[in-house]
Amino acid sequence: MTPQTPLAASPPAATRAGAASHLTVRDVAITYPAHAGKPAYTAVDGVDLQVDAGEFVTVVGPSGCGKSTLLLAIDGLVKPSRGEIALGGKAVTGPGPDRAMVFQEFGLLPWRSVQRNVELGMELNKRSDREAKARELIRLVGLEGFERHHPHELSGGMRQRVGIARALAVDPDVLLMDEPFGALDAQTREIMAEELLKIWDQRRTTVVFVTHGIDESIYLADRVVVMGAKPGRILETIEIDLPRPRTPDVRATPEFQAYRARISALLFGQTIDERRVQDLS
Ligand SMILES: Nc1ncnc2c1ncn2[C@@H]1O[C@H](COP(=O)(O)OP(=O)(O)OP(=O)(O)O)[C@@H](O)[C@H]1O
Repeated sequence: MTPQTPLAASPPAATRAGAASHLTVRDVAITYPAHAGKPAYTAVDGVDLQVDAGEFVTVVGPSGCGKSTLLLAIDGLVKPSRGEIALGGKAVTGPGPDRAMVFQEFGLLPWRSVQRNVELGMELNKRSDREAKARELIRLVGLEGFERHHPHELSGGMRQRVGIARALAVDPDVLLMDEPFGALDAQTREIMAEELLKIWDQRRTTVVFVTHGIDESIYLADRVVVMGAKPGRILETIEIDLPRPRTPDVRATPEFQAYRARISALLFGQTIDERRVQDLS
């Protein structure tokens, strides 16, 4: 980043200790304009977030609190009505090859093979080594041997692996993931979380990952951003101090459970244990 830019001069307290901020969201508000007889709606307001290069940040919050809106704004598809978003010190003014989005619905082209779906972004960038690069990424996401398959011949988890490979193919500085495992069954979802961490461990791409799942948000993250609704805002950012590489048994540790209780308390105003006691009484 360029230290002389105004965004780089944001308060050091908002940055993780010892690391330069890579992605900066500063005092962002996003209002959807009135349309079709519906009034204007402020989806998020006063959002400040700084993400370091190589950091894995998850965003958790109730439905409608503006998680996707925030992600779309970082991607440059939605314009903030106030505030600034910058990547590497450069203001985000629209979509760019430095960011790639992975959606819940996979977004694959059904008529294209796995190989050709992964090549898609590289075609747009006119990369000449796209065939070899796509093969390498297909191997990375564990789909070697499925290059010629079409999306309808794959399971949900496999389709999402293709989506991840396709996003990584453009070598993004930031990978934006909007509930990428939301359409998968619980078991596949856990497997995919582990797979994603393995991929991230190898490439250390900066990730902003939106989820409804508290456990998923903790398991994956260096930091969890907890959002509240009406208007969408950040309630708290929680540093996750759990060892990496993470393995599923970490979920049973007291530390993990303490994070879960803290996030639940923020989201629901009370801890899961407190609610259990109330339910039983
Ligand atoms: N294009 C739009 N026009 C008007 N309002 C919108 C538009 N897109 C989203 N909204 C509203 O903005 C708010 C935030 O929506 P958003 O999809 O960002 O929330 P979310 O936290 O991602 O929700 P979910 O978890 O259910 O996906 C919602 O109240 C939604 O109705």
